[in-house]
Amino acid sequence: ERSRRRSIARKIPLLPSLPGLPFIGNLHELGSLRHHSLSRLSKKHGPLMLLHLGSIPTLVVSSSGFAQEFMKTQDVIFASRPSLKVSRALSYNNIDVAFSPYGDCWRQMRKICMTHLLSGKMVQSIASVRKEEVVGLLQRVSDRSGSVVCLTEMLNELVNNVLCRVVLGSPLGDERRKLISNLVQRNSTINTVLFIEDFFPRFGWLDRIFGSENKIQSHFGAWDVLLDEFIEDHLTNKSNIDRAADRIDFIQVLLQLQKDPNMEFALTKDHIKATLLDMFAAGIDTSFLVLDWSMSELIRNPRVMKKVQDEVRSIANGDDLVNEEHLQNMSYLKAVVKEILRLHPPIPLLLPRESTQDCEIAGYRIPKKTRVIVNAWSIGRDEQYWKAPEEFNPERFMGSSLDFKGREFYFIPFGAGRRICPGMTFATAVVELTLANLLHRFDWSLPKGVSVEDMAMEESAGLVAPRKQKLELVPILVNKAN
Ligand code: HEM
Repeated sequence: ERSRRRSIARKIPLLPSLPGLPFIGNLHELGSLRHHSLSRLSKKHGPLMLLHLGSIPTLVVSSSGFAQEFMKTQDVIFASRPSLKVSRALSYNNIDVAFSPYGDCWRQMRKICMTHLLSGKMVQSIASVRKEEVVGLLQRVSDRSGSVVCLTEMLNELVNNVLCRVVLGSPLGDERRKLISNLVQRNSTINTVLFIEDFFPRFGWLDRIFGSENKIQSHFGAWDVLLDEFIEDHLTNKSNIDRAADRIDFIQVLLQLQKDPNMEFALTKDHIKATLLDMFAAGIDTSFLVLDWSMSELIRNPRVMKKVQDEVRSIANGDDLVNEEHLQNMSYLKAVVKEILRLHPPIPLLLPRESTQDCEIAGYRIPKKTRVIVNAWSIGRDEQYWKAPEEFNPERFMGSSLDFKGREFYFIPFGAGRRICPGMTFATAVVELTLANLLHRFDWSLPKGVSVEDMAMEESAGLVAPRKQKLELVPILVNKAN
């Protein structure tokens, strides 16, 4: 192995980096919507670019072919994550799933996610939670039938409620729910720096953006107190709201695994808290954004709206609620969700990867500890694979087996390879059920005086790509529940 590496080092040239400015390298070229500016840069410099973001060499991948090279052919070398101050602060020193380096800790935590928390079986077993929360949402929207509702907030609340109930086994009071929602939003703001962090120590940007490092610590402290309380409530069983006896929840599963002698290493309370924080942080913003963008695109595209409503209403065929069995046959609805994930991938640059050894790609030597960013947003709009890529056209997925499970590298909203999102099934179950029911029960229009042309579709900057403007629509109740 060592001699292989030596021979790579001897013979193969390094990938030339893009010219940059002293100290900051290419940071000035990033802009606030990084997936857009990196996409523009790649049109000029090609699908594999070596940038220097501050002093960190960062490879930016913008083609399906190279994505496959990094996330399949050489996935094992690029399956680690950089260790960043921000991620360390929010993941109990990288002992969670999302930020832990490739190794034993990640393997065990990932296994816990895949086989216990986010497995197909678990997703099925919480069908009643999804249903109850969707019914709650439909009721809240019904109460406002004919008037303007802030759908963005309602959708956020729905996904937040589902996550809280699945994690804790019981609904949360208003105060704690709001706290979680605020903490999750603040996580996203803080994570904005994931790709450029090393720059901060020198120029104090961290302080300028967030006030001070102490603020990150106190933000993390607020999470820590809350998660401690949740676990304590469980242990002393004094959760203030009834927990259905037949319903398992994440905290319970994790506390049980603590006693499991087959674990490769003992789960500490910090491992449990880090995992719970991951679930809240990774699960809420992402799934709710798919719903928010779906409703936005559907309002802008009445043809698609009518077609998907026709499908949903004919399959639900007079039933009050669309259920998960109905969803199986809603191929157009599923195509709508895929098209949203293509045009608006919630995490447009995925999560950063880092190489754990030297390797060779495209005739160049890629040294160990190179950071890699994959621009899934740009790849989803590559004309080589997508006809009229800017158009919202769910038909492109009809009659095709193309899905988002990381097999086709021109469509990777959930990433691919060893680090692919373990929450895919969990997320799509919530998204499809909610969307189908909103379309089944209501007709939707823009507020009076607002035209489709007035609708702002900009994104705001961050690790995730939410709408810049909240989505306000008018629901009209059409299918009354009996
Ligand atoms: C539509 C919704 C979602 C999208 C688009 C999404 C997308 C992603 C992406 C792009 C990654 C990084 C993959 C990579 O590095 O290749 C990721 C990782 C992850 N996601 Fe999701 N996600 C979603 C929902 C969820 C949900 C609901 C959960 C859990 C409740 C979740 C938990 C995670 C975790 C734990 C990781 C880290 C995996 C690892 O590093 O091994 N995600 N997700």
